[in-house]
Amino acid sequence: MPHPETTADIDAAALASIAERKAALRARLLARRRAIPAEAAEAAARAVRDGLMRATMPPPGAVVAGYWPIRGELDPRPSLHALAARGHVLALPRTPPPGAAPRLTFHVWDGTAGSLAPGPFATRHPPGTAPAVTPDWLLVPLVGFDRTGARLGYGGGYYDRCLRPASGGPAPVAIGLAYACQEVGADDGGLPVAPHDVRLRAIVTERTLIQPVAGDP
Ligand SMILES: Nc1nc2c(c(=O)[nH]1)N(C=O)[C@@H](CNc1ccc(C(=O)N[C@@H](CCC(=O)O)C(=O)O)cc1)CN2
Ligand SMILES: Nc1ncnc2c1ncn2[C@@H]1O[C@H](COP(=O)(O)OP(=O)(O)OP(=O)(O)O)[C@@H](O)[C@H]1O
Repeated sequence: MPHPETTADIDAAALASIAERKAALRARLLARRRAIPAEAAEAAARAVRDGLMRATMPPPGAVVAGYWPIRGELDPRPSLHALAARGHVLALPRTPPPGAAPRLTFHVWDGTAGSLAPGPFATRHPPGTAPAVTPDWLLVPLVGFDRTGARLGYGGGYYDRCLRPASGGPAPVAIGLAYACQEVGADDGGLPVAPHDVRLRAIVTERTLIQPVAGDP
């Protein structure tokens, strides 16, 4: 039998090609984000807050997790402060040390910078003593996104893992926050999607609210 090819071989090759395309897109999209001037970034963070508050509200009592912005990410703090003012409990992820399993845990956050400790990869996170919570809603940082709700992060697979909880509990509602320039258009072929990738319920940018239709490929 010449060149027997198993399904596993084909899958491995396809996965490698997806990872390669993601890496190339990541470099392009990160460069675009780095070029955004500070005032434009601040205005965008406020516009995202306004868009989020107008269009997609978590149900009363929902615990909402955000992130502490790094590497020029869209600043979610105006959004998080507005949600706290509406009575939502806020949470932030704690990042495990490099080399440990890439599992995020979420802990209550009082919304102040002073209560945070330095974490891996220049993140800041609540101390391990902060009460752990299971967020109902997650505001997710993005390197890139497309109109189907596919997302691209730094490549660690951290968010993909927590958007699909292993425990069988309900998955959190994931809302991506991003600059409009982080969109990968259909003319670029959209974002490559691997089987582990979990789609976003909505993406809020300074220009638009994108709500992919459930069931879209
Ligand atoms: N603001 C924010 N917080 C977050 C994330 C995030 O994407 N953004 N995470 C999302 O997962 C988790 C932390 N995971 C991260 C994984 C990689 C890198 C990163 O910058 N990687 C660099 C290498 C940095 C280094 O090695 O020192 C890179 O990929 O080039 C950052 C955060 C939880 N907290
Ligand atoms: N649920 C999962 N189970 C097993 N492996 C996973 C899972 N999610 C992601 N991975 C692995 O993690 C690696 C990075 O995935 P990917 O490139 O999609 O990360 P990302 O979405 O860019 O990053 P992040 O989720 O940290 O923002 C891949 O090698 C992938 O195989």
